[in-house]
Amino acid sequence: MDIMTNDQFRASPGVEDWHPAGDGVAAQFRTGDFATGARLFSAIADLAEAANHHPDVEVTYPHVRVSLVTHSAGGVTEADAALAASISRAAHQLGIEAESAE
Ligand SMILES: C[C@H](O)[C@H](O)[C@H]1CNC2=NC(N)=NC(=O)C2=N1
Repeated sequence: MDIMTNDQFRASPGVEDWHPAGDGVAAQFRTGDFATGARLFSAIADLAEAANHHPDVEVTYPHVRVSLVTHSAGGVTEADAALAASISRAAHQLGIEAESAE
């Protein structure tokens, strides 16, 4: 799978929550409490398994931080853009908004 440029990634639908981070992209979601973070993580896990494409996820009390890269390509690909959009959609459906990472 071909690596996308940052502009190509930003042109993908539904990735407004996401920003470049190292070789990949990342988003931080303001969950407000750990139980909500666990629910978001569970939704992310289901999406990742369905896509066979897996993010790194950090669950803390107020936030869930997600980073995505296609390990086999060493950069951001369409698989990351698609999963990023589906993670954002799942977060929004849970009433969870993204924030800029501190
Ligand atoms: C064998 C399995 O399909 C591969 O290891 C998949 C699993 N999930 C993956 N996730 C991510 N982020 N990048 C990959 O290259 C990748 N490869």
